[in-house]
Amino acid sequence: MISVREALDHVFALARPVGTQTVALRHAAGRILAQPVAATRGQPPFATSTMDGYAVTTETVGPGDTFTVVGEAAAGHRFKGSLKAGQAVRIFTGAPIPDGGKRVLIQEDVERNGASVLVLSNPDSSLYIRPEGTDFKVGDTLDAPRILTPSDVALIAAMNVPEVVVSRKPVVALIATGDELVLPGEAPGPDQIIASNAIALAAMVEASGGIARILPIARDRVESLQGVFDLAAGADLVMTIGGASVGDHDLVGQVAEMRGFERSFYKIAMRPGKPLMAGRMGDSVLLSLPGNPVSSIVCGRIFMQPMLDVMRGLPAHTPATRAATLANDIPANGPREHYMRAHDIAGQITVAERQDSGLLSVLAKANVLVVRPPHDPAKCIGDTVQILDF
Ligand SMILES: Nc1nc2c(c(=O)[nH]1)N[C@H]1C(S)=C(S)[C@@H](COP(=O)(O)OP(=O)(O)OC[C@H]3O[C@@H](n4cnc5c(N)ncnc54)[C@H](O)[C@@H]3O)O[C@H]1N2
Ligand code: MOO
Repeated sequence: MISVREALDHVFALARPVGTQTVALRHAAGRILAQPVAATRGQPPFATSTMDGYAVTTETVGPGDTFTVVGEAAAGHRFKGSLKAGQAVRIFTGAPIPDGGKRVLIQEDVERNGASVLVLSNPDSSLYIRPEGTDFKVGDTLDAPRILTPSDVALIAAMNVPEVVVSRKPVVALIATGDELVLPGEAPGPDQIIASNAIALAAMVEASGGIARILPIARDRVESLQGVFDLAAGADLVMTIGGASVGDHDLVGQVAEMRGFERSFYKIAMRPGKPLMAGRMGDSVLLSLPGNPVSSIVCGRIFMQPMLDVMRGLPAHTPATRAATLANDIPANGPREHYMRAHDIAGQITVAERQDSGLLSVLAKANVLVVRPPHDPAKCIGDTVQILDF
């Protein structure tokens, strides 16, 4: 058995960036920018007024000064002439500052009488001009890779760049295996249970920027698994669920080998998740998860999500842990790194009493995993533990 750290290194070595595509900016938020974007227009592209008022040629004005209004500048419509001393142009927020304009008197600070404006007492001292290129200049860049936020796409739009090159979404084929499984809503036979894992993993794939394809359930027969593997053709990542252990009906490894599977590892010192297996199968990566519901979802969090990040062109990163304080006692850990289901309330961590890897009701209540090294001694209330957001 290898450690979780070693298994992650194998996973990162298996994962290759899946390439790029060009998308309209409208569909770019949440995607990973694969190439830097350079502004084709500065912002603002000309000096603009930041207030409604009067543009004048002097920075300094005082109470009693008067100006003659010679025209108007609105957003989208500049004043065509040039401004001279003693003149003012009626100006609105966002309008280009006229040639010769040095400041904007806000309309609250003046009194208008016909073509004349009179400065009142205590005028505001700000100039109210946003100089050309204050936000960004032509050629300024937004670096890649980065996950594009709504603010990023606004910035790119303002740069007058209508489409961007992003990482392609990795396609993940999900194959649940087992004669005992039926889909939610179907009528289970007396010895059957409801398949719950693929639906969770599909949600995780989509939350991680991939495209999930849930394939039909493979039965515990070689031909059935072969048939469903055929349906996974073209996926960047194929994930099987169950059938990974050592029982007579655990056929995933056997069938994968018949299809040219090159194994990177099988079995890791992790709880839950011991029978995890990964390797290359043709043009895809195969990640075989244990069938226990908690095991498959925790392995999805620890291995699948970082793998999808690498496939999407992001740097390889180990899931980040942070320190927190225990709110209950926990027993000594065994030989595997344990990812314990727990609840974090304001930094106080209550570890669930029942840690059986079949208990979805416990998992659904957990918002963190407490990560414990192999042979970690027993810990008490108030001790520090490492946690992982979940
Ligand atoms: N003799 C040994 N037995 C087992 C070992 C071992 O080392 N020696 N390891 C145990 C551990 S740890 C795990 S984890 C499980 C994993 O086994 P498999 O990956 O082969 O999974 P299955 O046997 O197919 O299923 C386990 C459990 O999960 C249920 N299951 C399966 N798929 C789904 C699904 N899609 N949705 C919901 N539930 C699912 C299945 O019915 C079983 O109850 O092996 C231990 N055994
Ligand atoms: O490793 Mo299994 O996933 O403990 O239940």
